[in-house]
Amino acid sequence: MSELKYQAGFGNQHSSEAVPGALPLGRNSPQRVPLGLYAELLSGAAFTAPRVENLRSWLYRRQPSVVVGGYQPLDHAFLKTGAAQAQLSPPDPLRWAPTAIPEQPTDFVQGLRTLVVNGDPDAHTGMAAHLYLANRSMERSAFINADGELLIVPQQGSLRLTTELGRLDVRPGEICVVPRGMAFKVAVDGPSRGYVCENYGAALRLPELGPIGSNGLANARDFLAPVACFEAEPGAYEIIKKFGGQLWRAAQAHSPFNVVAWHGNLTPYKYDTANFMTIGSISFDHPDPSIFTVLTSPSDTPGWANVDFVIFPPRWMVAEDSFRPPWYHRNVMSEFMGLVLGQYDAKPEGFKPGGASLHNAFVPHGPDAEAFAKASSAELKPHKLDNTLAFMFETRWRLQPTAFALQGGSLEANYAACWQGLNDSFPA
Ligand SMILES: O=C(O)Cc1cc(O)ccc1O
Ligand SMILES: [Fe+2]
Repeated sequence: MSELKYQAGFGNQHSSEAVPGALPLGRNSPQRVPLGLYAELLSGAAFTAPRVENLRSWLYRRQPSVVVGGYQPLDHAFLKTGAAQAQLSPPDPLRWAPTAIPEQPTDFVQGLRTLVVNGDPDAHTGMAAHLYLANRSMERSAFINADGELLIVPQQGSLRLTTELGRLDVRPGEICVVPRGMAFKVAVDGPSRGYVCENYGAALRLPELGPIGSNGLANARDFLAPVACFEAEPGAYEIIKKFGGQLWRAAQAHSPFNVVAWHGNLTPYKYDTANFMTIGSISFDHPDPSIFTVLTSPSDTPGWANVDFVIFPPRWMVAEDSFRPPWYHRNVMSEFMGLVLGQYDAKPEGFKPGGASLHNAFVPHGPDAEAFAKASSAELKPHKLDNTLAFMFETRWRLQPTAFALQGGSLEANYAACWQGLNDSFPA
């Protein structure tokens, strides 16, 4: 596949045209758009949202999105939405082994498997964590999620996303975000697995940096938006829409990827986690993991995120007289974790790439007995944690597992046993 072009910068007012002269200049909606195109506004924020949070793009397309047939419900046994469609969560730590990619033909949408959910998309609160398991590209089929924005974290296999605004290639180690309401399809290059955070709340953005200053963590210039690109082949399309916790399907006589030019700041984007500038302790103690926040979706209580996307990338550990892995803790926030590659320092053996864990509100967790023993006796010389990428979707609302999560076959029977070796060493 040819190398794609991108436009750099988080939240920029980008503009792009696939055909010279297609983009109107000086106004958004001229009486006649060049080349017979239709102007269409896609609003990802209320018109009156504050300027810094306002998200919208103008699309210039061969036919407007309203040219589509009627929608019929489409069943999906494993895709769940909001707390209402989940099960009661036991207050135990939960962990899932990697789920196998099916043998039968499965595309990205068919391969979605919801593990945990909270909130309610109609209240613009909460999130879902899904796995995707796919071995087939979406060809003449497009997906639109009206319930939430999608943060995609590939774990195995590279994806090519075709979106209304252009294409993105995303491989393990990179992530991408598709705005709520934007049509896209996913092509795979073989058996593919990864994680998806469906964010029902405020759009993801870069976290504030406070005393860190004006640089660091995920730098804005490393976020890449696509350039305009449209499909010229005639022929019908299936449009699948997630709308109110239900999939719907409609037929359309033409490709929805018919945008010849666009401008605006509501765009899909990708980010290579290798560009994340990590900050850590250069004296003592293990800092809070918020130093690894890539993107955050705030709730209406300052600091209490609807979702934080946090990564644990390769980094140096140098702290003196310190227990270097995460501390034992209980957290009002709920922590869903995945592993893209390598080992996670708190669970070096038990947590596998493609697996997942849930440490819900106030559920105690921390390094397993093996990690504790190693870290409490290791020589504290500078040590590089390398070939590793774990991540966390952290949310202020308790996450509830789905029936698939509890009964789908990947749930570990006795995850909590990994802490049973933490003996009482107090001198009697
Ligand atoms: O539970 C976890 O493994 C995630 C985590 C990592 C860390 O470095 C500190 C706290 C925390 O919750
Ligand atoms: Fe934790």
